[in-house]
Amino acid sequence: MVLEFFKYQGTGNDFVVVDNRLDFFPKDDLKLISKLCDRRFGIGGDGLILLENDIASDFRMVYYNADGSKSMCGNGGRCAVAFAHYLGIIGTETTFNAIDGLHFATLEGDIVNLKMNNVTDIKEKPAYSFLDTGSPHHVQLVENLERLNVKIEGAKLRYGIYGKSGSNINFVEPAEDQSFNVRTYERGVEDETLSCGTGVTAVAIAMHKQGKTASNQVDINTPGGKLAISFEQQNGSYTDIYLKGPAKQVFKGDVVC
Ligand SMILES: N[C@H](CCC[C@H](N)C(=O)O)C(=O)O
Repeated sequence: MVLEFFKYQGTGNDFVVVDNRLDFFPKDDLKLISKLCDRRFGIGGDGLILLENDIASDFRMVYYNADGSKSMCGNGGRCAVAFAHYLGIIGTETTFNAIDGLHFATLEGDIVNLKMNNVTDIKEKPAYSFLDTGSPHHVQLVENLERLNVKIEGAKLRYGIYGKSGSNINFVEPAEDQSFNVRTYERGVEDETLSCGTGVTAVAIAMHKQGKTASNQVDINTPGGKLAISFEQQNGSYTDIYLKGPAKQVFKGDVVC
């Protein structure tokens, strides 16, 4: 099969993107998905996104981590919106379907502002917080973030605390300008990624919940770039949560598989 693909990145979180509106892609072939995401034997990517038709919305985003496991993906959702605009499916706003339900988004140039699902359940432990922003996230304040071995320390927590189902692990430190620096170990990639959209969303909410910021607009600095999170908070529930940042097409091509 010759597969036409597009490569997108959202603050360095990168994806193989396929227009699967004709529903031809072999979705059960997890070995193929992993191979396409392999950075040596394939195209390379943190994950693979299929854009499909959907009866209830403008399109459906099906997201696979590099290991073939499925989840919601914030940066991937932003890239899927940019791709739908490129294909002419949408104008500058949309509602699309994902594994965690419907998402509204707007597009201005290459900046996509994606509405995330509400968060009501935040588990607070002495050393970390745990919450689900479309995918599960462990949020832990650290010192000397830039010197941390995220792959090793992230794996310890991902397997040590969360076992087979796992969790994404976000290490965070406050920055001078009321923003936060974040580095993330991603479940399903089993390595550090340059940014994680659902991860930085979880960090912003956890930092607000812990009183580390009083603002409902939080900038997060990741190795791949800056993301802006905004939200409303009533009685411990977080609503109207938006994840805003760039989503760019890097290249396109055909691959024989
Ligand atoms: N690795 C995550 C999914 C992708 C999350 C990340 N790429 C994002 O932007 O949200 C998980 O399995 O829960």
